[in-house]
Amino acid sequence: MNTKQLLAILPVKQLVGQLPEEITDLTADSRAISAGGMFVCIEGFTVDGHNYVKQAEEAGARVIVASKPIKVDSERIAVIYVDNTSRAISLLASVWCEYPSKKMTMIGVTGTNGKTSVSNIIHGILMGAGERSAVSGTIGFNLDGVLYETENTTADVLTTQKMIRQAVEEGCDTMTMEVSSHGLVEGRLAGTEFDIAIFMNLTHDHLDFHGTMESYGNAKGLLFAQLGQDLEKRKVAVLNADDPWHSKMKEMTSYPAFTFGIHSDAMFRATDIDLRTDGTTFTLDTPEGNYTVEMRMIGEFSVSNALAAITALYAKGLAIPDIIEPLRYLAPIKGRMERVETDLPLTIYVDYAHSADAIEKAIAAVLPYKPAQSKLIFIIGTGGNRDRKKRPVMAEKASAADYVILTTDDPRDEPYDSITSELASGMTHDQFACIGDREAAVRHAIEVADAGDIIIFAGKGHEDFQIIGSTKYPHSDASIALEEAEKKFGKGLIGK
Ligand SMILES: CC(=O)N[C@H]1[C@@H](OP(=O)(O)OP(=O)(O)OC[C@H]2O[C@@H](n3ccc(=O)[nH]c3=O)[C@H](O)[C@@H]2O)O[C@H](CO)[C@@H](O)[C@@H]1O[C@H](C)C(=O)N[C@@H](C)C(=O)N[C@H](CCC(=O)O)C(=O)O
Ligand SMILES: Nc1ncnc2c1ncn2[C@@H]1O[C@H](COP(=O)(O)OP(=O)(O)OP(=O)(O)O)[C@@H](O)[C@H]1O
Repeated sequence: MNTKQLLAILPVKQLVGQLPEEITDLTADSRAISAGGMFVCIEGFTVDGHNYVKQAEEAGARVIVASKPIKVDSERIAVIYVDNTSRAISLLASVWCEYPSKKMTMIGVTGTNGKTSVSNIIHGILMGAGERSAVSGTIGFNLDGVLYETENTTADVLTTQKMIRQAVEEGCDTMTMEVSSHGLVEGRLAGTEFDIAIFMNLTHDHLDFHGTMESYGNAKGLLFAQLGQDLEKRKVAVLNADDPWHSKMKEMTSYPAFTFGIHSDAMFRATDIDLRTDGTTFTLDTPEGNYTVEMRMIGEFSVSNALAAITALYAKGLAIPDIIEPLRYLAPIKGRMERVETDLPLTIYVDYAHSADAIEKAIAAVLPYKPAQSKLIFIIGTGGNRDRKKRPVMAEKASAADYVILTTDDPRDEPYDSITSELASGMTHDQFACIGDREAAVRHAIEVADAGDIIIFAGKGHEDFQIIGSTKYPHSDASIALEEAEKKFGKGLIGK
C-alpha cells in the first residue's frame, strides 16, 4: 500500500528517516514481519514491543512506529513517533484493510455465556440457508466452512480487521463475531462497524480483570454504545429480556432494541418448551405469529441461544421459516453439552461451562432425565493465576450433582492444591474428591461410575489441551474417559 495513503490517518509527532513509497505488510509482532513491512511497537501486559525492534529490523522492517525513543539504522529504516501506539495500530489496521466491516452485515455477540453457541448457531443457519458466512470466536475463525485457529475469543485489532477483509474477499454476506469484554476494553474492535449487537447475559466471571460487576457490565455495554448515533443506518440491538442487565444495554444505544426471552415478556418468546435428552421443541411467539421450532440442542439455555440467533437473523431481514428450517438440522455446537457417542452403559457429555451460571445451566439440562437409582457425576476445574473469587461459587453450583470431582483447567503456575482447595470451600455436600491432575480426575470419574450414570466433563469443551506452567500439553477428557471405560466396561466403544 502507498505509505502516504496509509499514514494520512495517523497523528504523527515526529518522523525520523526516509519513508519508502510502498509498505508491503503491517504487523505488531516482530516474529511475523516480512521484508518491507511496518512494525508497530505495542506495550503489552507481558512484554514491551519496543524491545523487539532489533528482531523487526533483522527481518527487514522498513518503517517502525514507536512511542518511546528507539535506536535503528536510520539510513535503512524510518521511525514514526506517536503518542499512543495501540491507538495507532487501530487506525492503521482499518486503512490497511480498507474498512472491510462496512462491506458486510456484521453481527456481534456479547455476554458471559453463550457467545460461541449463539454465533455458531447464526453461522450454521446461514450456511444451511445457502448463504456465505464467517464466524470468529473461541473455537477459531470459520470462513465459509474452513476453520483457522485463533489465539483469543476476540482477536487483536489488526487480526480482526484482516479476518473481516478475508471474509469480504471470500464473498461472505455476513460475519458473526464473539465480542469479549476484554476485547472491548482493549479496543480490539476499533474500526469494526456492527449492524446487529446481541446481549446474552452478565454473571460472575473475569472479575480479576474488571474488578466489579458494574465495570464488567460497562465493558459489555461498549458494544452497544459503539453501534453509533447515525440513525439513518439500520442497526439493531438484540437483547435478552430474561437478564436484568438488558435494560442497561438498551440505555447504551439509540437504535431499536429487539428483545427475546423465555421468562419475560419479549418480542420473540419461547413457550411450551419440551426439553428432552435428544433435542428440544418449543413454540416461538413472534410479531408475525407463532411457529413450532425443533432443534437438536439440549437444555433451556440452548432455547435462549436459539432465540437470540432467530431474533438477530430476523433483524437482518430473513423470513422466520427460512431461519427455523435450517435450525432443525443443526448439529450441537462443539463441546457445548455435546454428547459423546458410545455404546457404554453411561451417558457422557463434554461441556465448556467454566462460570457458576454455566455450571448451573449445564447441570439443569440433564438432571431431570437422570434415572432414579443413578448418579450425576460432575467434573469441574478452574484455571490457575486467574479469577479466584469465582472458584467457591462454581463449586456451590456444582454441588447440585450427586458426586463432584474438583480438578484443574489450565493450572498454569498455580499449585493444584491451591485451586482445588479454594473450589472445595464452596461445596455444599461432602460427596466430592479433589484431584488436581486432570487426567487422574477423569479416570476417577469412570472408576466411580456405575451403569446408568451420567457424567459431565465441564470446562474443556472443544479444547484439546491442558496448560501446565507455560506449556500446552495435549489433553482430551473424552479420549481418556473412553480409554478408562473400555477397561472397566469392555469393548464396543463408538466414541471419539
Ligand atoms: C491480558 C490480555 O489481554 N492479553 C492479550 C495481550 O497480551 P499481552 O499484552 O501480554 O501481549 P505481550 O505478549 O505483552 O506482547 C506485547 C506486544 O509485543 C509483541 N511481541 C511480543 C513478543 C515478541 O517476540 N515480539 C513482539 O513483537 C506482541 O506481538 C505484542 O504486540 O495481547 C495478545 C495479542 O493480542 C493477546 O493474545 C493476549 O491475550 C491473552 C492470551 C489472554 O489470555 N487474554 C484473555 C485475558 C482474554 O483476552 N480473554 C478474552 C475472552 C474472555 C472470555 O472468556 O469471554 C478473549 O477475547 O480472548
Ligand atoms: N445462554 C447461556 N446461558 C448460560 N449458560 C450457557 C448459555 N449458553 C451456553 N452456556 C453454558 O456455557 C458454556 C459456554 O458456552 P459458550 O461457549 O457458548 O459461551 P461463551 O460465552 O462463548 O464462553 P467463553 O467466553 O468462555 O468463550 C456452555 O458449555 C454451557 O455450559
